[in-house]
Amino acid sequence: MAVYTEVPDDALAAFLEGYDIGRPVSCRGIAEGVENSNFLLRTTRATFILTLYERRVNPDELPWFLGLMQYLAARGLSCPLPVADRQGRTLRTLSGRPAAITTFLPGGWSPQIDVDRCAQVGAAMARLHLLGEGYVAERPNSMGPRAWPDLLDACRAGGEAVRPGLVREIGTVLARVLPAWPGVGGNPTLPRGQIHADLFPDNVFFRDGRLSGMIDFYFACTDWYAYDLAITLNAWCFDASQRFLPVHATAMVDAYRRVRPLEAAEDAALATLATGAALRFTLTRLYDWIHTPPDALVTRKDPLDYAARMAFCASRMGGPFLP
Ligand SMILES: Nc1ncnc2c1ncn2[C@@H]1O[C@H](COP(=O)(O)OP(=O)(O)O)[C@@H](O)[C@H]1O
Ligand SMILES: N[C@@H](CCOP(=O)(O)O)C(=O)O
Repeated sequence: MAVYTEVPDDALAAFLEGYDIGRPVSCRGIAEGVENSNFLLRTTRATFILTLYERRVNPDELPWFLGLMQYLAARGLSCPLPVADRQGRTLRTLSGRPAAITTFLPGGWSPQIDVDRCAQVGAAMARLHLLGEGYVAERPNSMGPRAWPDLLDACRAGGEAVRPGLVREIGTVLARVLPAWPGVGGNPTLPRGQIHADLFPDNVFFRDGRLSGMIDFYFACTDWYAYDLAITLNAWCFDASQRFLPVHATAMVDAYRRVRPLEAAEDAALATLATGAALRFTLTRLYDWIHTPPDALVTRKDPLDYAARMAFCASRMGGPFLP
């Protein structure tokens, strides 16, 4: 469960007076998510999501995230739309935390991952990339390659207890990935723009088997489009035993290509990008595994699942990622 900050009823009522969205009927913490405190807020008018920003979100960057969601929603992407208060502000403060209200997206995430859903996610991601093109403000990827060495250092002491040899294994992959990264040294750069960067199954909603929207844009950033594809391939195209699912992956990439064709350099970089993507989530999961207090109201995610994916992706470096 991810509710880090409680919201007393009187504070909520005072907060909502600043909006024209009706009076509160109920507000309950949502038992999913990792990063922020989320509440399902019902008012006399409609249902909303109330988010209090915690942990990895830099408050100074919140206008960028909220602006991106507004921009994409206005262009037809099904994503949460930040709700403005009576003074036109989408970012407020509640219980001492930065807070925002967004529209509620119907549907729900699907634990069932099949080839068709992978294809739908690939197409939707490509649409997101194209729709984001006019949003010119850039946000560097705070979880990109420059962040990885420090994250690894912060995991050195506790990482060995998670699995002996894990820290060394991550360090070896890191040493291969960093010099191979697009744009580093003489490596070609790739097409770039606004990416979601966390398009995991729990951030994609389906309704009657059709993709109905995507949520959780708080890792979104300006980076290689193909890196988003790599993150999403890793998140969707492995089974519970961490075996790669080539048919799922091919369906996702083919559907992506039909909306936004990939350049040859993007295809060539995919294995490196997938290795970096798996490394990034291995590191953040390992960091959280080590540093989250045992009584925290959050379900930690297993870093070893991602370490296995990282090893697979690294074995593909230097060659094609897809069969
Ligand atoms: N706009 C939304 N519409 C419907 N449900 C939402 C919305 N935003 C968040 N949720 C619900 O809250 C949960 C956690 O949201 P998420 O943004 O993934 O949290 P976190 O940033 O903490 O990881 C989601 O799994 C979903 O159930
Ligand atoms: N998707 C990341 C963790 C971030 O959590 P989310 O609930 O915001 O998607 C992971 O699986 O490690």
